[in-house]
Amino acid sequence: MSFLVIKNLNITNKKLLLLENINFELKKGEVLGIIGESGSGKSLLCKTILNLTPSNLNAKGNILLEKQEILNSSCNIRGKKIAVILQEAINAFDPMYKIGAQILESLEEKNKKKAKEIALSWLEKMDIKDSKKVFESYPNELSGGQLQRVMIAIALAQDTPLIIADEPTSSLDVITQRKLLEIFKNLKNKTLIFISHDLALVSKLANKILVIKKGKSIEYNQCETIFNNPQSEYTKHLIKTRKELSQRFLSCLK
Ligand SMILES: Nc1ncnc2c1ncn2[C@@H]1O[C@H](COP(=O)(O)OP(=O)(O)OP(=O)(O)O)[C@@H](O)[C@H]1O
Repeated sequence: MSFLVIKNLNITNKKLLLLENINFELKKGEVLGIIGESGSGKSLLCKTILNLTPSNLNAKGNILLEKQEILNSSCNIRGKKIAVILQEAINAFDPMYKIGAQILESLEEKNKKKAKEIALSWLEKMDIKDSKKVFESYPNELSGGQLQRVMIAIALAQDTPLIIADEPTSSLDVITQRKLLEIFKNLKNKTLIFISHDLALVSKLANKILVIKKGKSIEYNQCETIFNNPQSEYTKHLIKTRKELSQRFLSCLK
């Protein structure tokens, strides 16, 4: 049974089509990799699934999560059904509040002691060395990479059935990237949408791949097919040009 279904999704800005006829289906536990050049619409697609479509844009089509329509709906899914990891972690935190308070606020667990234990344990799994000190810090006291790891820890601690990770490794060093890859690979029964320009990483994680170019779905298939037998010229070009850039990361995984 499909866990998430995206059907005929179109996003327009006045008359300009930013996303055109996007379709995909994911079962529980499947990982979708979304690839495409900068500006192709990957983040916009994720924002729309999260019910965060910018107010100047118009989204039409269907987004069914466990058969429930969530597109343009008022249901509160973030942090409950869907956790999110964004590329610009600093924008996700309120500079006025300590990291710990913001983590506890985002968790469903209302027993504060238990919630803190869960949060600290995920911070430690994300290699935050002095997790208790980080818990008491303000966002501006942490580096970009630390904030990114905190954001990932929050998403994992939320324990939602769906995680959307938009360039989650952009501020991470290679060792932490590898750790995150292992954590994601070991997630049981969770569905993951993973956006990355790092095709080596995508190929290690995804079951299915959606290739987007200028808002259009160019190719959607099983991961092996996309990487071993791509059909479109654009996918071939993307894989060829990214392969060299990814070589360094691949050699670290060996
Ligand atoms: N609120 C908005 N109003 C108008 N256009 C927008 C808005 N948000 C995004 N766009 C446009 O939609 C297109 C897709 O943007 P998006 O951020 O989804 O790209 P992306 O594929 O995630 O790029 P990157 O890989 O650089 O993160 C871009 O042309 C962008 O300018």
